[in-house]
Amino acid sequence: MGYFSCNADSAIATCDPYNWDRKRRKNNKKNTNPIQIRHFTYADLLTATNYFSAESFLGKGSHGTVYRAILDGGKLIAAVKKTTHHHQSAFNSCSPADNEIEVLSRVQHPRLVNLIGFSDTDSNKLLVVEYMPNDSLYDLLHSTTTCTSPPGWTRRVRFALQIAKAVQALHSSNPPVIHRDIKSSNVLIDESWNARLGDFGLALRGRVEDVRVKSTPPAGTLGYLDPAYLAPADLSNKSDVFSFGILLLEIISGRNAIDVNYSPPSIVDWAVPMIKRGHFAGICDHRLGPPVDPTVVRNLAVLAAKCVRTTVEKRPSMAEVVEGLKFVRKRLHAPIWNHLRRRVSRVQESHSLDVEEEIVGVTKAVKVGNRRNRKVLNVSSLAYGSEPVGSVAERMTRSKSVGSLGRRSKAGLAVKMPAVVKLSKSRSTGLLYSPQLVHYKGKGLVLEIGIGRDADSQTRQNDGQTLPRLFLGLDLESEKEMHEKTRRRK
Ligand SMILES: Nc1ncnc2c1ncn2[C@@H]1O[C@H](COP(=O)(O)OP(=O)(O)OP(=O)(O)O)[C@@H](O)[C@H]1O
Repeated sequence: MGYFSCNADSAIATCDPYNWDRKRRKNNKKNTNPIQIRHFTYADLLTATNYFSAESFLGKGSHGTVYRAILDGGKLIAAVKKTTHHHQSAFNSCSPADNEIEVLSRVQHPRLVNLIGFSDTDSNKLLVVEYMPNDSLYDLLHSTTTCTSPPGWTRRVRFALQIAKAVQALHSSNPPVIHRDIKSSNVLIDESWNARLGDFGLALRGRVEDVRVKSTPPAGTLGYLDPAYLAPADLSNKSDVFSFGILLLEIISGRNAIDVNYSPPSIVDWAVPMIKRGHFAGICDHRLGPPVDPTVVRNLAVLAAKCVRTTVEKRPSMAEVVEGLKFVRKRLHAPIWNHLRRRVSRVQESHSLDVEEEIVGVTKAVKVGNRRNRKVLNVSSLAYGSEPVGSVAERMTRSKSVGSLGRRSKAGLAVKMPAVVKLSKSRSTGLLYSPQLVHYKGKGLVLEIGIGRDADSQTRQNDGQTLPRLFLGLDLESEKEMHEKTRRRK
């Protein structure tokens, strides 16, 4: 590429095809701050890595070896990637190292393994990137050493969201960057235990209609590679979404993308049928205890299944994936609601699950509320974090009447209101839209929620025990009477 012979910034600017177009260059200059990329001499890096000693060795990838480097008199610890040969293809004049420099010198983000600088010699191209001291996500998920326990659900959701944000940042940069090699071994963990996306050797910067993007042959890692990406023209952001979906399935299950110890060995063929059947426990990492809130796994699994859909157009964008994961994170951090939801989801398990509908993205309109307030809830817009339409938990989540429960009863359930809840019609119609009763059996209490008057007995039989019964009801009839009385009084 010929840009190593002069100053890094101007050289990269010259070789970037985006700078060949004057109009674009003008616009780009307005929007971006130049990223300061340092140029190191080979001697600097030799000293910094103690002559690429075994003690500095961090790992080996398909394009070279990585060493730990101590720079700036000990003030900066970095990782030096040493590529042993200029791996160039007939289609792409860039080696992976050139490519990584080209992409990372234009995109920086806190969730990426950012470029610090580079150095080149006749035989070696050296990349200096941020040092990640806590291994890769692959190591964390698949490590067999007993001293490290696998990450818990909170950490897994956090990692998934951080990676999703990194990919979203790439897709929304100008011009967009498609990573093409999203996988757990390319996710490194920094000193604050944040996930960072690295290895931009295969990344493509440009729009899908650009000649360079259109003429670059498909590439990626088997098991993560989008099956719809068969020719250069098939490339889109959604190929990254597919790979992210595989990574998400790996995060949930703790199994490899391709693993012959499982039947079927492909994670998609193994997980998606179970997700469609609503058998979420089947895909959970068996080394972890049951998740705090089973709906967390359900939402993660449905989101992953959407990302790996065969039809490219039906896959969500990375921005939607980020929103979905933020929703899951919220559920993880809602302790009181989780308590109730956990109980309700047990009831829900007895209902047939229709997750298939959610995954194939059938758009089903559910009309809620009166004519003026009618909300049309689109199943696909509820997608992340929603329960299957009509499921008990969905109704519970939306129920403001349950949300008004405040204090804790002896039975450990928050209770503050009389047995029949008076709600104004406009608030309630969108909440409980089925007269069907929702039952909850707590330790010392049976809670029933439904529409109608409470004319039932105040106890319930549960496993041979007589338990006090609490009925939270939306009594539309008494509501009507009340309105009538007020009107007459006026
Ligand atoms: N910035 C870094 N900080 C610390 N260790 C790193 C860093 N980058 C890479 N490593 C280590 O070096 C190993 C090799 O990394 P590299 O990116 O070259 O290959 P890979 O991603 O493992 O495989 P492939 O090249 O096939 O994608 C990694 O597994 C990791 O352990």
